[in-house]
Formats: sequence, C-alpha cells, structure tokens
Amino acid sequence: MSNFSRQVRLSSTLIRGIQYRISRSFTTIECHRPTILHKKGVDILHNPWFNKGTAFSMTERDRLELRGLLPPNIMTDEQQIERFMTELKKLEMNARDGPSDTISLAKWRILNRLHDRNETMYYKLLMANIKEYAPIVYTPTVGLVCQKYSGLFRRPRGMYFSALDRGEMMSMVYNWPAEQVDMIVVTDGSRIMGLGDLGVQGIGIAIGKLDLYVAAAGINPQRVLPIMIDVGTNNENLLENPLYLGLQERRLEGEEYLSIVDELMEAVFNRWPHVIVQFEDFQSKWASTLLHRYRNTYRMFNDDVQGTAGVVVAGLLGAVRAQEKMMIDFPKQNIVVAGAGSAGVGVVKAARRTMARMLGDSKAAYDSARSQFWVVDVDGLITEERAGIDNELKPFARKINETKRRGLREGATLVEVVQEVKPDVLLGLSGVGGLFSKEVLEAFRGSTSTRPAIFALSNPTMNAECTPEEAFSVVGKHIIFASGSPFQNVDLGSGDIGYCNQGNNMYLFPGIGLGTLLSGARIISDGMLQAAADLAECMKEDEVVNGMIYPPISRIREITKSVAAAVISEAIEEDLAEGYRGMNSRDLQRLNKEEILVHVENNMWRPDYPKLIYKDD
Ligand SMILES: NC(=O)C1=CN([C@@H]2O[C@H](COP(=O)(O)OP(=O)(O)OC[C@H]3O[C@@H](n4cnc5c(N)ncnc54)[C@H](O)[C@@H]3O)[C@@H](O)[C@H]2O)C=CC1
Ligand SMILES: CC(=O)C(=O)O
Ligand SMILES: [Mg+2]
Repeated sequence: MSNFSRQVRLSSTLIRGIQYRISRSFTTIECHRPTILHKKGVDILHNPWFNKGTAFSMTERDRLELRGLLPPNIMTDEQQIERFMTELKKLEMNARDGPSDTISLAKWRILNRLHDRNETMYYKLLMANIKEYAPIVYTPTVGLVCQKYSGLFRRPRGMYFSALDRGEMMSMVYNWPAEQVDMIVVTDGSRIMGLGDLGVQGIGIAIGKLDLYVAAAGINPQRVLPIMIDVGTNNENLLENPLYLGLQERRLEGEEYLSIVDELMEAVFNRWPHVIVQFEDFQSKWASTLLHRYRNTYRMFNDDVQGTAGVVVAGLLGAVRAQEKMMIDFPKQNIVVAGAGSAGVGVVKAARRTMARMLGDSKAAYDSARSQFWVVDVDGLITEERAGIDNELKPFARKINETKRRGLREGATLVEVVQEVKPDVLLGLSGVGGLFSKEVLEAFRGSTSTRPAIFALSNPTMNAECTPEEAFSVVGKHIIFASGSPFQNVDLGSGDIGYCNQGNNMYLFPGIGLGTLLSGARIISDGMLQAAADLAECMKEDEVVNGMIYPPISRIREITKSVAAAVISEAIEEDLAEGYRGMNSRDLQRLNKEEILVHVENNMWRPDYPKLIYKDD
C-alpha cells in the first residue's frame, strides 16, 4: 500500500472515529430517547415536563391510563400551537393602541399558564415566534412582571433561599425534583434591570433568562433552575406592602450576606457538580465582589458584568465597521459612557482590553487605551478628584490637568462632556430613562465621526436613555442606534429606514452557558468570555453598512450555537476542557471547528414530544 493510500485510510478511520464519537454524543439527546415515567393518569397531565395535552396518541392514552381524561380529538403539535395562537391573537385584535402594558401582561399570563401545564409546547411556541414573544418572557415585559410578581404569583417556579434557611441549604437543594441541573440563574433581586430593588419579586428575571437558555441554547428545560436569594429588601414600598411575598426586613449586609451566598454555592455544586451558575442583577457592590470571590473556584459568571461587556464590545467593533474603517481603528474611538455601575465598568474594562491588544498588548498600550473613555455617573464626569472612587474605575478617572485644559471639571455634566469630547460613541448604561435628552443629543451632533453611534442600553423600555425616534430625528439619519430592549425600526422618510439594533447580553449568555457545559471546563476564563464575544463573524458586510451591528433575534439559536462552539474551542485551547456527555477531553481535542459545531447542535434540546413509557417504581 502506498504512503498516500495509507494516509487516506488512516484519515477515513479517524473521520469514522470522530463520526462515531459525534453520533455517540447524539444518542445522549433526551428527546430522541423514550422517557421512562413512574407516573400514570392525571399525574402526567398535571406535570408540565411530561404533559402533551391533546397531543397524546391513542396508544399512549391506553398505555399511560389517560383514556377518558382528555377530549377525544387527537391533535398534532402544530394544531395545538395554532389553537393557542388564535386565542392569544384575539387580545391584539381587541387592542386599538398596540401592545399596552395591560396587553403585554395578559400575554405573559397566558404564556405562563402554558408553561405551567405543557413545557414542550411552550418552548416550541416560543422558539417558533421568538421575535414576538421574547419581549414578553424577557425584556421589557419581564420587568413589569417582576414589579407585580407578588400579585401575579400562582404556581412556584424555581427555588427560594432566605436568611431563615441558614444551615439548611445543603439538604434543601434535594427538594428540587431534577437529578441533573445544567444551568442556574441566581439573583438577590437588588437591581432588577433599571427598576431597582424588587426583592423576592426579582425571581422573574431568573425565569426569563432561563427561558432564553432553553429557546436559544437548547438547554433541557428539566435541567434549568431559577434561584432567588432573599436577604431582605430596602424597597420601602415592598417593606410596607402586606401582600409582598418576600422577607419584610432590610437587606443583610457584610459577612452575613456573604455567608448566605457562600452556603448556597456550596450546596448547589455539592448536589450538581457540573452545574453553571449565572449571577444576574445584583447591585454593583455585590456583583463585582461575588464575581471575584467565586470565579476561580466555581463554574460561574456574572451576566451583567461579563455578558454585557462582550456584547457591547462586539457592537462597538460593529460601529467601526459601519464607519467603513478597519478594526484596527477601534483604539482611536472616543467613547462617552453614562453609567459606571456593574455593566458600565465591565464594558469600559473590556473595551480597553480589546483596544490595548490591538495596540500591542504592552503597558503603554493599556495606558493609551484608557484615555479613550469618558465616564459619567450620577455625580457627573469622573476625574482623579472624585472622592472614594472604586478601584476598578480608577484607571478611567480623567486627569485634572487635562480636564482643566479642556474646560471640564470633576462632576461636569453629560452635556458638557459630550460637547467638549465630540465622541464617536455615546453609550448609556445608567438605568435612567430619557437621560440622552434633546440637549445631550444636540451636543452629540458635534461628533467628529462619520457614523456616530448611540447605545441606549438600559432596560426595560422606559429606562432606555433615549428612543430611536429621538436619536435619528435629533442627531441625523446616518447614526448607528442600539437599545437594550426592542424598539421598532424608524421610518426616516424617502424610503430610508433607521435600523434599531437590540444590544442585549441575550446574544452571549446562552452560548457562554452551553459552551461551558459541553466543554466541561471547571471555571469560565477571560479567554472563553472573549471568544464568546466574537459576534462580528455573524454579521455580513452589507448588513453592517446598513447600520445593523447586531443580528435579529430570529437568528439567536444559530448565533448561540456559534458562541458555544467558540467557548468550547477556547476551553480546549487553554486546556480547561475536561469533557462532558460522552466526550472526554481527548475526544474534544480531536474535533475540528466544524465538528465542534456539530457536537453543539447535537446536544441542543429540541421541543419534540418524547415517547413516554410507564415503569413501576
Ligand atoms: N442591554 C444590556 O444587555 C444590559 C443592560 N443593562 C442595563 O444597564 C443599567 C445599569 O445596570 P448596572 O450597571 O448593573 O446598574 P448599577 O446600578 O450598578 O449602575 C448604574 C450607574 O448609573 C449611574 N447613573 C445613575 N444616574 C445617572 C445619571 N443621571 N447620569 C449618569 N449616570 C447615572 C450610577 O451612578 C451608576 O454608576 C440597567 O438599566 C440595566 O438594565 C445592564 C446589563 C445588560
Ligand atoms: C439585560 C440585562 O441583563 C439587564 O438589563 O440587566
Ligand atoms: Mg441583568
């Protein structure tokens, strides 16, 4: 045999090996295996994990003792969804002014009831109509839901740990019915989007984020767990509201607070060693402390700090592309950031790192990159004169001499800063609706960029720093616009459309979670997060030139797949990937880029009814 044909044989054996490994991993997908149940009859109908409602076939009805418990007309899952949607659409026909808060809440209630009785159908519907229903199960409506949660609460979803549970958490986690949990989203409710401290009602945001984990990342809904840490609330209204569902005490602070979160982390990782914990909507003083406390010990990340940073840097690079400049021009962009909380600080740190790397990764590069940012918080421009400045913000405090020279000062207003700096980008992560007032936007007209970019990223809709209409009408048709919650594109007249991008961490967190899970990495490294943020590849040149810097939400599953694959590749590269689900670290190392994508795809749950088989306990 010639060397060449030997090589060909060897390669095809290798490929077969890989195909075998991939198909082996494929067989682990639950939706392709029958599901064994220890329940029968009404117990199945009342269980959202197994219920198929009118879609139970006749043989299943016989086998599972369901005969007579359902109306006789057997429906396909498509028919079920059509019937449900017809009812849901009636709401819109009755509403003359579009989706008001009342209508959105009514839709949320209807969807939530479906979630309670038939999860498979709920996710099938959500995935097929993600553009329409993400704004209901996620931002903006989820914000309203959190505000009203004590009234809306019917059936519990997720777990609650409070100060009353100290010393009990290790056993409490066994009250959760799932043997395996892949993804936890945990909040203490202290800063729910831009809505402030909502206490125990913040569980709604953990539920909404996990809906996207299922819909976008294909995490099995039986393996997700929303967690609320109730350490009290400082919200006066909730403290006085007799119907509030949480502890009516002021928030715990200091060591007491930390000991509760420590105990919870120990408990969940003890029961589910492979789980990934996403921290969500913690007030900034805890967001950063907890991230540093756990990130080298546990498989965890903070979505507001790290997920947002990745998404925003991707958007900033998109804005450079939209200016038809080279990426290497990014370090020349002047960026004014309004908001120096967990999200704002995460963004400036990551953007500075990206610029510095482009400039050669030296100390000089880092020094030079920091001067591209002008950070304004509730007290105005942050300079070296700011008292009690946070360590993470220190590098971004402007030098006194320079501010004087430019006619600015400590605490200068946003308008003054924008007028003087004439930035390329105006970025809002302040939580303050309307902060980009007419005055600020008029000042931004002085931007020296050919395509100035406005990122009004605060959520929900009412908290956006400005609307796209305001931005396009005051600054001009040529701007790039992104908001955290979805807005309609703007008709600019003469056939021109002002594109409204949704700049939201939803494009990253599901892929970070899925990629980490499948890689089996024990921690989530900076490199893995950075690899996740390479969303630029998802956007085509003509889209970017037309002002589209983020993909439409209808592509979220495809994007999440690429993000997850990038995270896995980086984990392999950094020797962190220990493998999971039939793929050990060596198997993973042998996969090429394409094969990693196939591996990800094969491990994404799909909303198909499984065959149900009854077995005695
Ligand atoms: N689009 C997205 O993906 C994301 C959006 N966000 C949004 O960003 C907002 C802030 O989140 P965090 O940083 O976690 O909150 P935070 O409470 O930690 O920080 C808020 C910051 O805004 C500043 N601020 C308040 N009033 C201001 C004013 N008038 N002018 C300038 N700055 C002002 C505060 O001083 C503080 O630095 C929230 O509305 C949240 O929904 C957060 C994460 C992701
Ligand atoms: C999107 C998000 O995580 C937030 O608004 O907090
Ligand atoms: Mg958040």
